[in-house]
Amino acid sequence: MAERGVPRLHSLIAGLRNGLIVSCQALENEPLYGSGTMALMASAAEEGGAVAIRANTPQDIRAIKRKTSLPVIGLYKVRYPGSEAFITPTIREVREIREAGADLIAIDATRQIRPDGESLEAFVAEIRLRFPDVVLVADVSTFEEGAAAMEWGAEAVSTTLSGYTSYSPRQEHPDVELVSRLAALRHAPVLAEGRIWSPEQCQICLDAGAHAVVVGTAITRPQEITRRFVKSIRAGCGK
Ligand SMILES: CC(=O)N[C@H](C=O)[C@@H](O)[C@H](O)[C@H](O)COP(=O)(O)O
Repeated sequence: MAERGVPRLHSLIAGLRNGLIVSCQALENEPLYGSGTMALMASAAEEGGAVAIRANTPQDIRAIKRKTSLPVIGLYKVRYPGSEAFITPTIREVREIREAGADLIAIDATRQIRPDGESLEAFVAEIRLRFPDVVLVADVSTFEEGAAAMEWGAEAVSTTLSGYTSYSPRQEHPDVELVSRLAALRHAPVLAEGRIWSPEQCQICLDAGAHAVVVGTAITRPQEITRRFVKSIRAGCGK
């Protein structure tokens, strides 16, 4: 642990406690695509009291680090042929987002197929060898993956991919049960992430033992927020 800078790690993780992490992401096909926009989103999140930002791509991370003083959980979504894992799937993406200034790095820690058939264990070993100071967030989809991530030493585990692998339960709501089971292991901080749409759901996740909550779409994807309003109005819920 010493080589990872224990005091820095502790203050980084402690600073997230019971807080809201806002995921500011827009892919190329989304209306708000662009690093400038994501930096403005992050700035608004900071003004609103977010404790950290989760961001995709080196460009966005750089822009956000310039505009805010918040820690950034960086990731880099890249889809390699034949690979199911797409969140920071290889050492190349780890290097790039590290150089861009990510304070924590989120990786796919599921048992999905990885680029070139590399095992998760080999990938993590390479990260630790090349970048001993890196603080890793393991994005998982099941209890087994989360428990395994705690065993291999992930500094935090996030429920990001629950509902997004072929073998995890599809749900409309956040996977509170997964949060609760992983938190009960008391081995590494658990971030509740995925489909959180309300402050009440945030509280439920924190009560279930989450160290912090990550909210993306409900805050930073206005097209989806609009869609929910429209759907609700069309269903006559406004009457
Ligand atoms: C599955 C996947 O690719 N999740 C991504 C991970 O970084 C993001 O697209 C999500 O927005 C993020 O996890 C936050 O979740 P939600 O937007 O549901 O609050």
